[in-house]
Amino acid sequence: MGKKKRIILPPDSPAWANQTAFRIAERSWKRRTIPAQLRETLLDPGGDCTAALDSGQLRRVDLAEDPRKLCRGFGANGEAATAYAVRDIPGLVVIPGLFSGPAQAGVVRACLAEYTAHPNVTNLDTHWRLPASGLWGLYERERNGLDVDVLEMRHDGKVPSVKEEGYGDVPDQNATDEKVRIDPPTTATHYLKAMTASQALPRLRWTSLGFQYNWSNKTYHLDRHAPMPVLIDELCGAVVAAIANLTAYPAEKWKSEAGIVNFYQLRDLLMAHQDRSEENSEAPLVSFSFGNSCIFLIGTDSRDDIPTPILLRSGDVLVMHGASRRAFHSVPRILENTIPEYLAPEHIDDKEWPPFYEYLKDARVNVNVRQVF
Ligand SMILES: O=C(O)CCC(=O)C(=O)O
Ligand SMILES: [Fe+2]
Repeated sequence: MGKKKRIILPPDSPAWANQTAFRIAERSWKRRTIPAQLRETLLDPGGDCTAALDSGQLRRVDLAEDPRKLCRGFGANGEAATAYAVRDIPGLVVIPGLFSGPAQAGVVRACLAEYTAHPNVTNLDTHWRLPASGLWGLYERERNGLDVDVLEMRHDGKVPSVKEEGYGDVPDQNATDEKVRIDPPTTATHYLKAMTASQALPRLRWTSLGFQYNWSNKTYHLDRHAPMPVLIDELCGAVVAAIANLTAYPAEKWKSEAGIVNFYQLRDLLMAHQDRSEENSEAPLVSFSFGNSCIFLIGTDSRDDIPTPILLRSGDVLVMHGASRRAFHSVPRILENTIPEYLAPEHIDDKEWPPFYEYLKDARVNVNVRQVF
């Protein structure tokens, strides 16, 4: 099969008509080669951001306390935590590099090996019979040549639709800049009746923590509640307390009630959406990034406003509160080969880490936690 020719739309192309400002930005950022002009507009709080500080696009803000002092789970890091506010996105706070390497490894391990187990529900559970202990144990056994169990499809012969399996996104039929596969990338294999754990792992898209999320009607299952992992709760509590001076949301009121762990393969993207399923919009939303960096776009509560592009790196923490809590945001692009060198197995003193690293080097893991009520 011949490779699809890439067509880059000129800025004055009529094909841009009827596209929202957000959609245009998303399309531009998801290109494999990001034009230099666009790249210059990227805010990089975890890298060189002197120009953005000089222009006032980013502003250093004081934290009430260093979150690492409030929770050991972030790991020991030499420098004091720095936090930034983004001029055009009121209420957005980025604390880059808050996690140490070993602490990042600990959270990623838990996301893959623990949080995908029963009673947490993953995207795979909809159509595949997973063991109650989750996918990872099965994957490791297969990886170590012990046995190859197959996961069976729940509904014999029923072909799941993309919408059911994924984030609720549909493939972008009109993508003209490049053929980008949207979640899940391997639709053809849904026709399989069974698959092995190593086939299933790249198809893992999300797992839910706390109140389980119903993707079809975008509400929480109040009768289905998995315990919020203690580690995640402690990390979030520390972040909320550390930024209480900025949000005016007291740490005592915070409850980590629901969370989503997003697993992105390099070609995955998460399209523009607002997180509106939570009754409580006063409480901040806390989000952690691990693995490869991504382009994170965030705008206002209208798709007609041009979003601000932010580079999120492994170990960064992002908080959405105030106006930004209900703003449209998306992840149009995961940047390949951007996993930090310090996460390589030789730098992590954990003999169980290599298979997790192998997974993470072609992935991004995001944990985001909300208070629902
Ligand atoms: O992956 C991210 O950084 C964002 C995820 C997100 O927006 C969501 O799960 O609602
Ligand atoms: Fe979101």
